[in-house]
Amino acid sequence: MKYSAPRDVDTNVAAGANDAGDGANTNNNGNTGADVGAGDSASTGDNDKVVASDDANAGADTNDIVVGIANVHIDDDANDVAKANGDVGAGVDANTNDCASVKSSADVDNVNANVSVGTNGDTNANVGADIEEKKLGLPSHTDKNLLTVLYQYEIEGLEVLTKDEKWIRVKPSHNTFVVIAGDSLHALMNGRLFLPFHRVRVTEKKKTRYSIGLFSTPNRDYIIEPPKELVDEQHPRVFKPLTYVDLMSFYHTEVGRRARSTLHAYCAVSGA
Ligand SMILES: O=C(O)CCC(=O)C(=O)O
Ligand SMILES: [Fe+2]
Repeated sequence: MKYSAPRDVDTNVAAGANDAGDGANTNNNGNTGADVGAGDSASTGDNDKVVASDDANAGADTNDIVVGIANVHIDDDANDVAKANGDVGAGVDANTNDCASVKSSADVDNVNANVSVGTNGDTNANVGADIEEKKLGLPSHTDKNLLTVLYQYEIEGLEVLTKDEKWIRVKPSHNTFVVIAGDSLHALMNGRLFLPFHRVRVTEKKKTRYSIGLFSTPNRDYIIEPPKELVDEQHPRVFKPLTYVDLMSFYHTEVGRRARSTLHAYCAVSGA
């Protein structure tokens, strides 16, 4: 999400371009959103049904928990209410049954306290620091939080890198949300949930693109480490324990910003 700088920031710089994935919590990516607060829910609509499709998961390893991104389609005449309430268990359950054991862990139930919502508007101009970046609304990145729910309003731009390294463009649709796993959830799942790189590339020259994001983040002091059920001989520990706050602090260092993957640069177990 991006793109128009917040009112108090130099408008020639895309404030969001280097701060992707922070959500509104850090308030430095141009989001105009506010924290919804612990335990709050953002319903996607009354009496709507959420259907997760796995189109974006081509090439996923079936031994792992595969779904790092889902298209969530709201079907007007169904009865389930979809909640994007930042509950890790709920978010993961929607994607795969493999996570039932994870949900049963008391620790995991406590991960999440904050859900923030951001809205963004963007024109195609003045985005990014160099020419290549100008073609992009937002460079390739992973979100740092747990789960992001994205909605594009009419103008497309969101692209997601699949496991077989192909960029797919997500078409906006009035009843489709995209759910993206972030670094924190990837670490919590011991790397067994696909962590999708994504970017925004705005090609529409004349119109402003708007998107809205719902960012769930872990409690600031919560130590993110996988439940024992997700660590075994075939799946050794991939990341050292971390907190979201420390990950974000690292991200704001020069090394952190340069790293292709903030999470891996910060706390990957060597040799894993
Ligand atoms: O605007 C979008 O569709 C995506 C934004 C995004 O990736 C982010 O804010 O992290
Ligand atoms: Fe993102």
